[in-house]
Amino acid sequence: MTQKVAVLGTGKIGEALLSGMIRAGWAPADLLVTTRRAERAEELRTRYGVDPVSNADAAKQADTLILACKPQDMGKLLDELAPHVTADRLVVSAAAGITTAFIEERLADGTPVIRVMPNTPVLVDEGMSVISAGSHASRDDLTHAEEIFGAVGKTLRVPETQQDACTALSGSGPAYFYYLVEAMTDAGILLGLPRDKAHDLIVQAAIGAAVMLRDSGEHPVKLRENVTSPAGTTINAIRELENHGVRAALIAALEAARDRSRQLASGNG
Ligand SMILES: NC(=O)C1=CN([C@@H]2O[C@H](COP(=O)(O)OP(=O)(O)OC[C@H]3O[C@@H](n4cnc5c(N)ncnc54)[C@H](OP(=O)(O)O)[C@@H]3O)[C@@H](O)[C@H]2O)C=CC1
Ligand SMILES: O=C(O)[C@@H]1CCC=N1
Repeated sequence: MTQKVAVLGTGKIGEALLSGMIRAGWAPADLLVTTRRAERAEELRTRYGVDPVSNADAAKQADTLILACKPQDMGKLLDELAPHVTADRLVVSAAAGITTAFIEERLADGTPVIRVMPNTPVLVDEGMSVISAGSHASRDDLTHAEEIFGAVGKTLRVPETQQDACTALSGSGPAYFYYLVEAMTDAGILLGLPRDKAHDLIVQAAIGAAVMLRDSGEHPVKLRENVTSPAGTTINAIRELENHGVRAALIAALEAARDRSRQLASGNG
């Protein structure tokens, strides 16, 4: 039997996931989207050939409902969905902070709910999606969620208690790397390089470093040591990073992101 999947709240992450599912072979006819604004719905129809529907129709027609609105909009979306979601649907939430219990409380008894934290590299099939089951989700439900998110990158199952930490690490993670690239490009400007060249150099260094981190099997400390020659250039830079407390800043930054994810659990912002 064909399984229909609906993305409810198809903004940045919803569209990234939708495009990945289509790249992975899902037929647009089996995919439904919902949006708040009509012009956004038309944009998605033109771009992907998918059917925009109302939230109520998505709940009636799709077997799997992926909730991808902002955490602050989740209460309202669930109020709209509740009368139409039967317990044979699988509900998957990609919203930061929102717990499976928050969703279960607002839907029919026994509705299976899964919480997922993806990240924007799903756009290039290099996503990281962290998955936790709610109290009614079965092994098959988890496998189904992994099929969907596994089509656009890696997946990892964690206990839900670790979701806020994972949100801070991998959900928000790409933003930290973009921030570093931005800052290092500025450094290139200070050192007298044209912006486009500085950008290209840093991006390629980032790609090379990322592939080595993934494929070499070496610990990051060892990889960094291999770059750091005695009395060389790199150690001078590292000393400045340590002097400026960059490691402590990163630890504090991720702790702040984790804390914000916890705050969002109320759905009130
Ligand atoms: N961006 C990211 O990197 C990641 C985001 N997330 C999570 O994904 C969720 C969405 O984030 P993001 O894509 O960045 O945000 P966006 O604002 O881009 O997308 C949210 C979308 O939901 C729509 N929406 C809101 N309420 C409703 C409703 N009642 N019915 C239908 N559509 C609705 C909005 O419509 P409109 O545009 O008309 O307001 C908007 O298009 C958040 O919960 C976030 O925590 C998770 C991982 C990574
Ligand atoms: O910033 C946010 O709240 C979302 C969740 C993880 C990444 N972006």
